[in-house]
Amino acid sequence: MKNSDQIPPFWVVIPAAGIGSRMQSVVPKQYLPLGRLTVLEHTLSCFLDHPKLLGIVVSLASEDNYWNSLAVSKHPAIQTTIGGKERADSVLAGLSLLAQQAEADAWVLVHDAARPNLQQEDLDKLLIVAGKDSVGGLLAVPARDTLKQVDDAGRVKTTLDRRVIWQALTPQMFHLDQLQSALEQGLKSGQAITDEASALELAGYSPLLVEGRSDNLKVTHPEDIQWLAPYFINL
Ligand SMILES: Nc1ccn([C@@H]2O[C@H](COP(=O)(O)OP(=O)(O)OP(=O)(O)O)[C@@H](O)[C@H]2O)c(=O)n1
Ligand SMILES: C[C@](O)(CO)[C@H](O)COP(=O)(O)O
Repeated sequence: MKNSDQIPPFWVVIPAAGIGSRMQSVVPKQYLPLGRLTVLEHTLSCFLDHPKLLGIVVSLASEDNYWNSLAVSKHPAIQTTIGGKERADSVLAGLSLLAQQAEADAWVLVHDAARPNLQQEDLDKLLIVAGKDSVGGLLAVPARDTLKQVDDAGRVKTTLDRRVIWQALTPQMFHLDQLQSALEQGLKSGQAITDEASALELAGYSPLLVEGRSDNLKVTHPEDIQWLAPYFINL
């Protein structure tokens, strides 16, 4: 790994407690096969060999019947906790467990269990660039297509200026104490908190956007597995 001295030590929280309703699969999408392993195993593999990893917390659904059957569930760097109703609740559950063992200002990366194609180059880029920032930041991709805002009738309300529109990915990297506090306040606000950065924004911070690969796809709909399959043929 190049520039390893520029990379700070970090913890990881993996929200993996979703039911994958949009996937319409019997098995929760994080446990669907992708090559020889499950989506979640591929997601974890990008972090587990990193020399600066301090540990991982995986937030699981209370009714999860799959995790313990995975060999990776025995990995010494991984702890688990029970997630919550929304993604943000599951992230907060992971942060609460970390708060009992990590430095208050430790760097924490939150990464969707459903994003198995994170590349080491993007992980290290985020760690180096956001790790030098006072607030932290997230991987994201600039909009490539023309973007339309829709009205209630399903017609174009306006065309957005795509020069200033980016699509948020994960990991999203923030200090443990700031992220935990921002999420707690954000959840109390009643506003939709669909990623960690939006909680920091609500708290008055402006996270840094770090350009990442557009193939860091989130498995959301059935076709997403097909898009990702070629990356995992022999893995
Ligand atoms: N209560 C929840 C909801 C989601 N997630 C996790 O957050 C990530 C991104 O969420 P999403 O893609 O929305 O997953 P699901 O909620 O499972 O999907 P859906 O919205 O289609 O039900 C996933 O890894 C999912 O497991 C979670 O840990 N806890
Ligand atoms: C966190 C995220 O992946 C950033 O794009 C996204 O907000 C998750 O949304 P989801 O509806 O919980 O999948």
